[in-house]
Amino acid sequence: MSLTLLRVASSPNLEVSNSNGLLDSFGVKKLVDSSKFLSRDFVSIRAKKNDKKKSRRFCSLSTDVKYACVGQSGLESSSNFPLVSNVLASTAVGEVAISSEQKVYDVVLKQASLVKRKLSSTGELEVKPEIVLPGNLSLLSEAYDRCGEICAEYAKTFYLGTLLMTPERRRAIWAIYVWCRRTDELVDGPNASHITATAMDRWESRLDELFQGRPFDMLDAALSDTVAKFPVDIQPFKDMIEGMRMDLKKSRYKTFDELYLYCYYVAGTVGLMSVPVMGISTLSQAPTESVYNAALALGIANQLTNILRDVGEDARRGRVYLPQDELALAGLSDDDIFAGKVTDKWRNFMKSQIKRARMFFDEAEKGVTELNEQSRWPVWASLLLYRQILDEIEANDYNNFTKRAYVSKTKKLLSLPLAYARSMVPPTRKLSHA
Ligand SMILES: CC(C)=CCC/C(C)=C/CC/C(C)=C/CC/C(C)=C/[C@@H]1[C@@H](COP(=O)(O)OP(=O)(O)O)[C@]1(C)CC/C=C(\C)CC/C=C(\C)CCC=C(C)C
Repeated sequence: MSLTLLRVASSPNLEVSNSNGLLDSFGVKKLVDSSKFLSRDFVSIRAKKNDKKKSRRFCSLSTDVKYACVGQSGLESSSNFPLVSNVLASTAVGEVAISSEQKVYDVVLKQASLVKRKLSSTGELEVKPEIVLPGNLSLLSEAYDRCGEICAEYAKTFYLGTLLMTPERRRAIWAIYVWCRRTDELVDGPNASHITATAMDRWESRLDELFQGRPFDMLDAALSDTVAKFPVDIQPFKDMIEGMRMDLKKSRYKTFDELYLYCYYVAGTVGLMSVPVMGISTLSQAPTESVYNAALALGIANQLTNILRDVGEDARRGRVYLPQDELALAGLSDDDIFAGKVTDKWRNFMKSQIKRARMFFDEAEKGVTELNEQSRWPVWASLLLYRQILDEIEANDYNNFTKRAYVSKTKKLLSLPLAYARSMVPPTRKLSHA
């Protein structure tokens, strides 16, 4: 989504903090009594100017799609590109290395089967009713309201889109949104320099606890309730934390396979977390895995777009989120990126990267229609808005070193009715053979 785009205006960053400072919230205090974790001011999220960071029929994007676009002239030039087998790549010592895509696909299958199991036992995804304990209900709804407020503040259009969803779904999406944003803030927020591996481990323990019904604070309590009600697996959440760990350690990506894994960790995971809540249309006849693949593809497409938009900004932080082997193949190196000159080599390289990102968007589009009707609009809106950033990079003549590609408010507003029209299209029914 453009989380930014959906913010419509350029958005501030969030800092996860509590009254005792950021690190306390991950560390020393382990569990707190319920009145404390639900207290509104125990954890606050405050705004700050954003420092932007950043399927074989598998993720339905086959190796061909992932790699074929990276030659000089597009699809036909895959032969001069280092093709990493999607399925299994043999290493020099004869061991079998599993590609990132395969690793990710295993998570997709697990998440899809979780939802399928639920569906086959109940017919429809049944949302468990709230456990009503005197006093707790209002605290829980306060926790969800706070998540909604945060969402409204930082992703306004997206927030408006969630209002079309049922109250249970909308609140659950807010809770997931807030957890993702707080996780991202650990490595991308103002306190990022204080974040250690131990702090990340503590954040992960907190996640384990909240999945077991023992939330640490009020925002965790909302997510704890969400994961108890919807068939959401913990793996994508853990994987997002893994992606943030990766971001702390790594500033270069040798191949697209490595970059793909990073994109899955920090963004593809969001798709996998969201689908069980958004729901799949009762009219959909698509295999559940294919909907998850599309969700994964949207996360990857968004992250690739984010990376392409922020090349200059990331370089100024010493980071290059571009496959080193593809840069070399295009006759480019880190030095060219730090120099920030738009040359023909750079333009050609960017063309191939944009083409790949668009392929992931195309793949994602196939799945949006399969979602529950009330969930489609925010997803279409986010897809159309973020996708347009790629057009803007082109319009800037590929100068992503000193110009930030952004979609104007007018274009954003014009996209919203289009997103609405697309969200009205029902899933295509399979032709029945008499
Ligand atoms: C409707 C909708 C889009 C729902 C998702 C709501 C949700 C839970 C969002 C959480 C996003 C978040 C805070 C992620 C943390 C990591 C991160 C920052 C990822 C980057 C997002 C852009 O964020 P940022 O604010 O930094 O952007 P700007 O720099 O300001 O532009 C990412 C690039 C990726 C976010 C990934 C998604 C939103 C995945 C969306 C996929 C789905 C909702 C699945 C849809 C289903 C089908 C079948 C297609």
